[in-house]
Amino acid sequence: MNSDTWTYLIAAGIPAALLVAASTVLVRRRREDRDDTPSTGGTDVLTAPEQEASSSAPPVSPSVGTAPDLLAPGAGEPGLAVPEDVAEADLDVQLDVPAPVAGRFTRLRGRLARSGSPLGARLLAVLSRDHLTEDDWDELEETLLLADVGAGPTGDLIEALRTRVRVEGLREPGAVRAVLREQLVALVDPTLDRSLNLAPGADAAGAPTPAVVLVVGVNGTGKTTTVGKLARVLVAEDRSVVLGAADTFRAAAADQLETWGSRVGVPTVRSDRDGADPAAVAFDAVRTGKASGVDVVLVDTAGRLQNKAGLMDELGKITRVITREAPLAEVLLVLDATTGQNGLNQARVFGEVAGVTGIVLTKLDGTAKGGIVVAVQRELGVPVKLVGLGEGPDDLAPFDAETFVDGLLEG
Ligand SMILES: Nc1nc2c(ncn2[C@@H]2O[C@H](COP(=O)(O)OP(=O)(O)OP(=O)(O)O)[C@@H](O)[C@H]2O)c(=O)[nH]1
Repeated sequence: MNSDTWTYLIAAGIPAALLVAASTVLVRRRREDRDDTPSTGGTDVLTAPEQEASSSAPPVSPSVGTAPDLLAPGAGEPGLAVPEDVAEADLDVQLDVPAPVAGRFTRLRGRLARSGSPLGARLLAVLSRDHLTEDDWDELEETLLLADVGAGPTGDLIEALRTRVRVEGLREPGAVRAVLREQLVALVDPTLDRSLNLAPGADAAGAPTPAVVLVVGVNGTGKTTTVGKLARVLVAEDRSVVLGAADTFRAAAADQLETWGSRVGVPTVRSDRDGADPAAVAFDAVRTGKASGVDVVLVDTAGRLQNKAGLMDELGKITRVITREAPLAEVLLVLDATTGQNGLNQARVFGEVAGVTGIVLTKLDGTAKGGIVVAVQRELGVPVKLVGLGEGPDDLAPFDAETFVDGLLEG
């Protein structure tokens, strides 16, 4: 074991040990709540002390109290602050019941078409004209490019449509629509595996580990919100979760995450100090999740895109530290669908730096440029797995090519 590892074990292990006890009870309580409604609720919020990667942390007592002790005001080891109101709130706060996940995209897909001038409607308007001229084909091409589909995929789609229209002599609107739908679905690619990998892992010693999901992306894209919404998705699917607030750059991010978690009884591992080492918090979160036997650990990050080297350093360190404890199951890149080419540039950088395994496209409710789905998949070679379709807590849906295209064509 090298000195780096010891540093993390000492610095992060102490609060983790305390949190493990508490979160084990909380996870168990969550399961009991599910089996035994009506629930007495419980905020199930955990706060961690500062978790700096420093060997100067106070020595830990092996006889640390159990979770109820930790939740009692003023109890616990030095530095482990659990506010009084948390313990009190535990008695009277009702947990949210997240909306079911199945069918969410279908329910929310109307929001795709509502914004701006919908892509599908514009394409259909041109394709339904009698005798398509070269100008019409140019207009189709421009429409696709303006919707951020990207030059390559646009060329492919125009080519495929031209062939079908010529060969089949399409005229009738229903037939035109069917062919457009077919071609758009092919472009979005229904064959990609869009499921989240949430299979448990194993550490170097062969011990079971939770599925660790690292969430990366530029600030403002909706990362923290997405982690919160995703926690609700997982809770709705009966999985136990621990959140890691490794976005230590923005002061309110940890509070925001904790609030999301507390609404569904999911504990958050955090540091109370701005600018704390995000890798130490991520490490703690994974240790806590691992020791308490939860299914999934979701780690939020800051991911400021100050420069590629800085980003590489920060995410590289987080990844290295996490993988000492557990393999990464997913690295999800959160992209704001309204940012067009800028979003694609971000995707490129994160793709190189972070080994992205899936994309979450947020704010699809706020743009007519749904074509970004196609462009970003081509750019990174990884599928869009989830989409954000609003600011509501359950406005995150698993992505599906056919539902998406139907949403575009509904407009
Ligand atoms: N309309 C809409 N708004 C969204 C969606 N997802 C996130 N937002 C909003 O985007 C804003 C930024 O979200 P955050 O989660 O704070 O963004 P972040 O990437 O974590 O930002 P930092 O913590 O600064 O890194 C918030 O106002 C969210 O409500 C979405 O799918 N649709």
